[in-house]
Amino acid sequence: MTNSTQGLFVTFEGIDGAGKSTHIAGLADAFRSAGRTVTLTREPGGTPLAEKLRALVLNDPMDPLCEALLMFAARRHHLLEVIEPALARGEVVLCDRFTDATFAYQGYGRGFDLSVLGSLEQWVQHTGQDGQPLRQPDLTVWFDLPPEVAAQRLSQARSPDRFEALPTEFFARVAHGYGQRMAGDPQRFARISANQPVEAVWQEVQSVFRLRGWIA
Ligand SMILES: Nc1ncnc2c1ncn2[C@@H]1O[C@H](COP(=O)(O)OP(=O)(O)O)[C@@H](O)[C@H]1O
Ligand SMILES: Cc1cn([C@H]2C[C@H](O)[C@@H](COP(=O)(O)OP(=O)(O)O)O2)c(=O)[nH]c1=O
Repeated sequence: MTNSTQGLFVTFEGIDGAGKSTHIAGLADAFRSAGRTVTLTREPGGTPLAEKLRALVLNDPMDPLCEALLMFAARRHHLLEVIEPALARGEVVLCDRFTDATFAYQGYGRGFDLSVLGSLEQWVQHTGQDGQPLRQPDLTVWFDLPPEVAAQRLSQARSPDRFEALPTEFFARVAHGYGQRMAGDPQRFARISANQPVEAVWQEVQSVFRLRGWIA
């Protein structure tokens, strides 16, 4: 089981329709059954201000720099107001998307400069005193699904926002971006083969957390 005095920061990533939302609530229940307090949250969003930025960025046309800056502005507020306090209380923070999404979508998807995103990551995720390491997730669960399959699932599920309406080639670049992020920090990532029935994906997700002794 997890050390209940220590905060745990887990993020969930993947292209739109990869299946993240389907499994996050079940994981929250599994952590609660293990005696942990869970903060469930998402990006962009997670605070009233960041949710306003989310509504703008998901609906209003803008250039990739605006997009990236708004994502990081929302993230800074969310990190300081929600994530850091929850971790300081020793809670489990389950966050639907974080900085890997900005690299995958604005960087690899839109073609925005990755080194600028790297600088923004440094600025935004520095939360403590000098010498404190950058805040990064303890684990990032990547739902890897071919873009054509995700598009098929989404077409049956909901009307698209500004990102979900983009063509399959965009999501192929985003998926490649996630692969690159994982290659750059393999210890932090767990890759899930999301192209399986829901129950098989759920088994794979649970095994990632069981292996670490975090859930029963
Ligand atoms: N393994 C699966 N097989 C088939 N459909 C799935 C699977 N997982 C999720 N779905 C469906 O695909 C759609 C997108 O899933 P969702 O969890 O909302 O994805 P995300 O949160 O990653 O965008 C939903 O309609 C969901 O019910
Ligand atoms: C966090 C983040 C999300 N996004 C995009 C990805 C998604 O298309 C969208 C919202 O993500 P998400 O909440 O996963 O959408 P949904 O709940 O509809 O599945 O924002 C970025 O482009 N950059 C980012 O940094």
